[in-house]
Amino acid sequence: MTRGNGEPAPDTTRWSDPTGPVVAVVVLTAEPPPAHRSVEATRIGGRPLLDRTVRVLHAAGVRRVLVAAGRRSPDLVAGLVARHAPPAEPCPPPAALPPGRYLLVGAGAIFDAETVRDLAERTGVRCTDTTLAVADAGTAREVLAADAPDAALDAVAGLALRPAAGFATTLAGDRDVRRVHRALWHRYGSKPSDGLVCRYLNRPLSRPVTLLLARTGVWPDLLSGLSFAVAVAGAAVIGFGGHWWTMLLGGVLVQAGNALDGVDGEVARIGLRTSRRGALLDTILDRYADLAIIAGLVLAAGGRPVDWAFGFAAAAGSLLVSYLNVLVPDAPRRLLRRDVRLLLCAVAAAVSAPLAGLAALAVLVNADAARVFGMVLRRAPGTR
Ligand SMILES: Nc1ccn([C@@H]2O[C@H](COP(=O)(O)OP(=O)(O)O[C@@H]3[C@@H](O)[C@H](O)[C@@H](O)[C@H](O)[C@@H]3O)[C@@H](O)[C@H]2O)c(=O)n1
Ligand SMILES: O=P([O-])([O-])O[C@@H]1[C@@H](O)[C@H](O)[C@@H](O)[C@H](O)[C@@H]1O
Repeated sequence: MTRGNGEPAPDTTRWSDPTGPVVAVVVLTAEPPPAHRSVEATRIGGRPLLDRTVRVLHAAGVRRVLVAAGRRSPDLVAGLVARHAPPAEPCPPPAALPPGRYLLVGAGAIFDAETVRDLAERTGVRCTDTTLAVADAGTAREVLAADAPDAALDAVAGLALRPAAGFATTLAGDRDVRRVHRALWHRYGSKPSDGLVCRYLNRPLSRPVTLLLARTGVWPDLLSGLSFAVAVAGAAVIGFGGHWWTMLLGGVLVQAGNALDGVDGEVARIGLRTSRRGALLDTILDRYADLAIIAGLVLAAGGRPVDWAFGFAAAAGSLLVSYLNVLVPDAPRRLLRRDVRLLLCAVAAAVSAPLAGLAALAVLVNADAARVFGMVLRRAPGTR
């Protein structure tokens, strides 16, 4: 069976097509209505969508990314490729496309690298959740030569596939950003390592802040500094306030800093802007904030030797728990994660029971550290 252009129709029954790496072609959509931003220029997580698309394609291992003008001007593509996208190039005329496999991408498609990898090992398939299709050169030429390439792209014949992994949706214009951010938060907002307090209290608190900030393009590192400042402000109010209401206020600030500490990561993941630098900054500031909060409780308790003794035990145990969470990441029932510890400190302050809070924290974190240490000791020699 052949196509109209004589090329063999894609064999959609073959799941692995040995015809080499796929070349991605991002097809720009129609001109936006007046006073609307084009789909490819709409910011998702603070980054123009075309920039995000090309980054994800490269992250998925696609070596070559072409941008096709569709019904837009070729000059626009040249400007976009030069100004926005990381390594990409204007698509040559359809007839000049060499044989091979092409990943046809609608400019409004939003997806991640897992989705691309899930599709790119096949030919003649298209994603059911967004405009992504892997086709042969003949299909690619037909789509790009069509009067309405984005419409033709949606109609690409082939096996409709819901990718087994990954995320996929389509931006339906620049007024659709809020929905996309909500979908991205749902997929990337939380982390598998989130504790109970984090999952059921802090993430629901940080989500609206993240959705508010996501499209601003605010730097995640700045948000790390902000949550650190709120937590340290809470520690200072607890330590130096001297009244029941300042203790309550300090407790509220500590818990607010606890919840806000998730915003930097959520914004970073939505905007594809996570970094090793940010991860280190986040965890280092958390350690200092933890110590400041414990010091605040010691001062609020009166700063006596017994207060400092429990404070020291609580601080050492908290640092040890964080350290063990990195050294022994597979420890089961990691109960005393930072979300739980900070909530305990916040409640102790709010009810004006700083010494009781310090004593409870000191016992719990050191018991948890001993539990993890004992678990490692019971493991077979030579395993971590
Ligand atoms: N400037 C930054 C900051 C972060 N990242 C990336 O994000 C993760 C951190 O993810 P997240 O901020 O979502 O969660 P975190 O590990 O900070 O854990 C907090 C707890 O500390 C807090 O107590 C709790 O209440 C809160 O809900 C979170 O669980 C980082 O590793 C980086 O990958 C970045 O790139 N740049
Ligand atoms: O919960 P915990 O393990 O004590 O401390 C955590 C660190 O281990 C993690 O690296 C960091 O990203 C979190 O914000 C939190 O600081």
